[in-house]
Amino acid sequence: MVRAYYMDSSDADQREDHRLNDADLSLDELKAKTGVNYFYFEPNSEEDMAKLAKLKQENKYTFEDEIVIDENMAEYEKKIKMFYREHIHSDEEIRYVADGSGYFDLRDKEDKWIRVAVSKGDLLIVPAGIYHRFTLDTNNYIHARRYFVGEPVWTPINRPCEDHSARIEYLKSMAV
Ligand SMILES: CSCCC(=O)/C(O)=C/O
Ligand SMILES: [Fe+2]
Repeated sequence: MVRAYYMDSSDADQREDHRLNDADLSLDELKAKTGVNYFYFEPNSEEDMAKLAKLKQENKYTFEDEIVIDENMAEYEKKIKMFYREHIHSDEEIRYVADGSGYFDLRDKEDKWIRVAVSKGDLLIVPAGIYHRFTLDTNNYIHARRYFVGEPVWTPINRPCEDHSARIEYLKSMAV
Protein backbone atom coordinates (compact mmCIF):
# COMPACT_ATOMS: atom_id res chain seq x y z
CA MET A 1 0.00 0.00 0.00
CA VAL A 2 1.28 3.44 -0.92
CA ARG A 3 2.92 5.87 1.52
CA ALA A 4 3.61 9.52 0.72
CA TYR A 5 5.75 11.92 2.73
CA TYR A 6 8.06 14.91 2.39
CA MET A 7 11.70 14.15 1.63
CA ASP A 8 14.81 15.24 3.48
CA SER A 9 17.60 16.92 1.52
CA SER A 10 20.37 14.46 2.35
CA ASP A 11 22.81 13.33 -0.35
CA ALA A 12 22.62 9.71 0.84
CA ASP A 13 21.81 6.90 -1.61
CA GLN A 14 18.63 7.70 -3.55
CA ARG A 15 17.36 4.19 -2.72
CA GLU A 16 17.14 5.04 1.01
CA ASP A 17 13.75 6.27 2.22
CA HIS A 18 14.78 9.94 2.74
CA ARG A 19 11.85 10.55 5.05
CA LEU A 20 11.80 14.10 6.46
CA ASN A 21 9.57 13.27 9.46
CA ASP A 22 6.98 10.77 10.72
CA ALA A 23 4.03 12.48 9.04
CA ASP A 24 2.47 10.65 6.10
CA LEU A 25 0.34 12.58 3.60
CA SER A 26 -3.20 11.33 3.07
CA LEU A 27 -4.27 10.47 -0.48
CA ASP A 28 -6.42 13.63 -0.50
CA GLU A 29 -3.39 15.72 0.48
CA LEU A 30 -1.30 14.03 -2.21
CA LYS A 31 -3.98 14.80 -4.80
CA ALA A 32 -4.34 18.44 -3.65
CA LYS A 33 -0.58 19.06 -3.62
CA THR A 34 0.33 17.32 -6.88
CA GLY A 35 -2.77 16.30 -8.85
CA VAL A 36 -1.72 12.64 -8.62
CA ASN A 37 -4.48 10.03 -8.50
CA TYR A 38 -3.99 6.74 -6.68
CA PHE A 39 -5.76 3.37 -6.83
CA TYR A 40 -5.07 -0.04 -5.32
CA PHE A 41 -5.82 -3.28 -7.15
CA GLU A 42 -4.83 -6.52 -5.44
CA PRO A 43 -3.00 -8.56 -8.11
CA ASN A 44 -4.31 -11.90 -6.80
CA SER A 45 -7.94 -10.81 -6.67
CA GLU A 46 -10.15 -11.56 -9.67
CA GLU A 47 -12.53 -8.86 -8.50
CA ASP A 48 -9.77 -6.23 -8.37
CA MET A 49 -8.38 -7.30 -11.74
CA ALA A 50 -11.88 -6.81 -13.20
CA LYS A 51 -11.96 -3.33 -11.62
CA LEU A 52 -8.57 -2.53 -13.14
CA ALA A 53 -9.81 -3.71 -16.56
CA LYS A 54 -12.84 -1.39 -16.15
CA LEU A 55 -10.63 1.58 -15.26
CA LYS A 56 -8.46 0.89 -18.31
CA GLN A 57 -11.54 0.81 -20.53
CA GLU A 58 -13.12 3.93 -19.01
CA ASN A 59 -9.87 5.91 -19.26
CA LYS A 60 -9.18 4.59 -22.77
CA TYR A 61 -5.81 3.06 -21.98
CA THR A 62 -5.49 1.38 -25.37
CA PHE A 63 -1.76 0.58 -25.19
CA GLU A 64 0.07 -1.21 -22.43
CA ASP A 65 3.48 -2.72 -21.89
CA GLU A 66 5.61 -4.00 -19.03
CA ILE A 67 8.92 -2.94 -17.60
CA VAL A 68 11.15 -4.82 -15.19
CA ILE A 69 13.84 -2.72 -13.55
CA ASP A 70 16.58 -4.60 -11.79
CA GLU A 71 20.32 -5.10 -12.15
CA ASN A 72 19.79 -7.41 -15.14
CA MET A 73 18.05 -4.75 -17.17
CA ALA A 74 19.81 -3.66 -20.37
CA GLU A 75 21.72 -0.39 -19.81
CA TYR A 76 20.78 -0.55 -16.12
CA GLU A 77 23.02 2.30 -14.86
CA LYS A 78 22.02 4.60 -17.73
CA LYS A 79 18.30 3.91 -17.17
CA ILE A 80 18.54 4.40 -13.39
CA LYS A 81 20.16 7.81 -13.99
CA MET A 82 17.60 8.73 -16.63
CA PHE A 83 14.60 7.87 -14.43
CA TYR A 84 16.06 9.87 -11.52
CA ARG A 85 16.69 13.00 -13.53
CA GLU A 86 13.91 15.48 -12.87
CA HIS A 87 11.52 15.58 -15.84
CA ILE A 88 7.98 15.94 -17.14
CA HIS A 89 6.01 14.07 -19.79
CA SER A 90 3.63 15.44 -22.39
CA ASP A 91 1.07 12.78 -21.35
CA GLU A 92 -0.03 11.28 -18.05
CA GLU A 93 2.35 8.68 -16.61
CA ILE A 94 0.20 5.72 -15.57
CA ARG A 95 2.00 2.93 -13.73
CA TYR A 96 0.64 -0.21 -12.07
CA VAL A 97 3.05 -2.09 -9.82
CA ALA A 98 2.63 -5.80 -10.60
CA ASP A 99 5.49 -6.72 -8.25
CA GLY A 100 8.39 -5.17 -6.35
CA SER A 101 8.58 -1.58 -5.15
CA GLY A 102 10.13 1.83 -5.73
CA TYR A 103 9.79 5.57 -5.22
CA PHE A 104 8.12 8.19 -7.38
CA ASP A 105 9.25 11.67 -6.28
CA LEU A 106 6.91 14.53 -7.16
CA ARG A 107 7.36 18.29 -6.82
CA ASP A 108 4.56 19.95 -4.85
CA LYS A 109 3.24 23.44 -5.60
CA GLU A 110 6.07 24.95 -3.55
CA ASP A 111 8.66 22.89 -5.42
CA LYS A 112 9.31 20.59 -2.47
CA TRP A 113 9.82 16.87 -3.05
CA ILE A 114 7.10 14.48 -1.98
CA ARG A 115 8.22 10.85 -2.05
CA VAL A 116 5.58 8.26 -2.94
CA ALA A 117 6.62 4.74 -1.95
CA VAL A 118 4.82 2.27 -4.22
CA SER A 119 4.58 -1.50 -4.01
CA LYS A 120 2.63 -4.42 -5.44
CA GLY A 121 -0.96 -3.47 -6.34
CA ASP A 122 -0.46 0.32 -6.41
CA LEU A 123 -1.53 2.31 -9.46
CA LEU A 124 -0.46 5.94 -9.87
CA ILE A 125 -1.72 8.42 -12.42
CA VAL A 126 0.91 11.18 -12.59
CA PRO A 127 -0.34 14.26 -14.47
CA ALA A 128 1.35 15.50 -17.63
CA GLY A 129 3.61 18.46 -16.88
CA ILE A 130 4.48 17.73 -13.22
CA TYR A 131 8.18 17.63 -12.36
CA HIS A 132 8.98 14.15 -11.05
CA ARG A 133 11.52 11.30 -11.05
CA PHE A 134 11.68 7.59 -10.19
CA THR A 135 14.10 5.37 -8.33
CA LEU A 136 14.26 1.81 -7.15
CA ASP A 137 14.38 1.35 -3.37
CA THR A 138 16.87 -0.86 -1.55
CA ASN A 139 15.06 -4.01 -2.78
CA ASN A 140 16.35 -3.12 -6.27
CA TYR A 141 13.40 -4.54 -8.14
CA ILE A 142 10.16 -3.39 -9.68
CA HIS A 143 7.87 -4.90 -12.30
CA ALA A 144 5.42 -2.31 -13.58
CA ARG A 145 2.77 -2.07 -16.27
CA ARG A 146 2.69 1.18 -18.23
CA TYR A 147 -0.61 2.35 -19.69
CA PHE A 148 -1.15 4.90 -22.44
CA VAL A 149 -4.02 6.58 -24.24
CA GLY A 150 -3.17 5.88 -27.87
CA GLU A 151 0.44 5.89 -29.03
CA PRO A 152 2.93 5.49 -26.15
CA VAL A 153 5.09 8.55 -25.47
CA TRP A 154 7.51 7.89 -22.62
CA THR A 155 10.29 10.28 -23.55
CA PRO A 156 11.26 12.37 -20.52
CA ILE A 157 11.48 16.13 -21.01
CA ASN A 158 14.10 17.24 -18.54
CA ARG A 159 13.85 20.25 -16.26
CA PRO A 160 13.90 23.16 -17.04
CA CYS A 161 11.01 23.15 -19.51
CA GLU A 162 8.77 25.91 -18.19
CA ASP A 163 7.65 26.85 -21.73
CA HIS A 164 6.44 23.34 -22.59
CA SER A 165 2.67 23.30 -23.16
CA ALA A 166 2.19 20.34 -20.78
CA ARG A 167 3.98 22.29 -18.02
CA ILE A 168 1.91 25.41 -18.65
CA GLU A 169 -1.34 23.42 -18.62
CA TYR A 170 -0.32 21.57 -15.46
CA LEU A 171 0.39 24.79 -13.59
CA LYS A 172 -2.95 26.20 -14.73
CA SER A 173 -4.75 23.08 -13.53
CA MET A 174 -3.10 23.41 -10.12
CA ALA A 175 -3.84 27.17 -10.06
CA VAL A 176 -0.30 28.00 -8.94
C1 LIG B 1 8.40 2.17 -12.72
S1 LIG B 1 8.17 2.73 -14.34
C2 LIG B 1 9.73 3.43 -14.82
C3 LIG B 1 9.85 4.85 -14.52
C4 LIG B 1 9.24 5.69 -15.60
O1 LIG B 1 8.75 5.21 -16.57
C5 LIG B 1 9.23 7.11 -15.44
O2 LIG B 1 8.87 7.89 -16.44
C6 LIG B 1 9.54 7.71 -14.29
O3 LIG B 1 9.32 8.99 -14.17
FE1 LIG C 1 8.48 10.00 -15.77
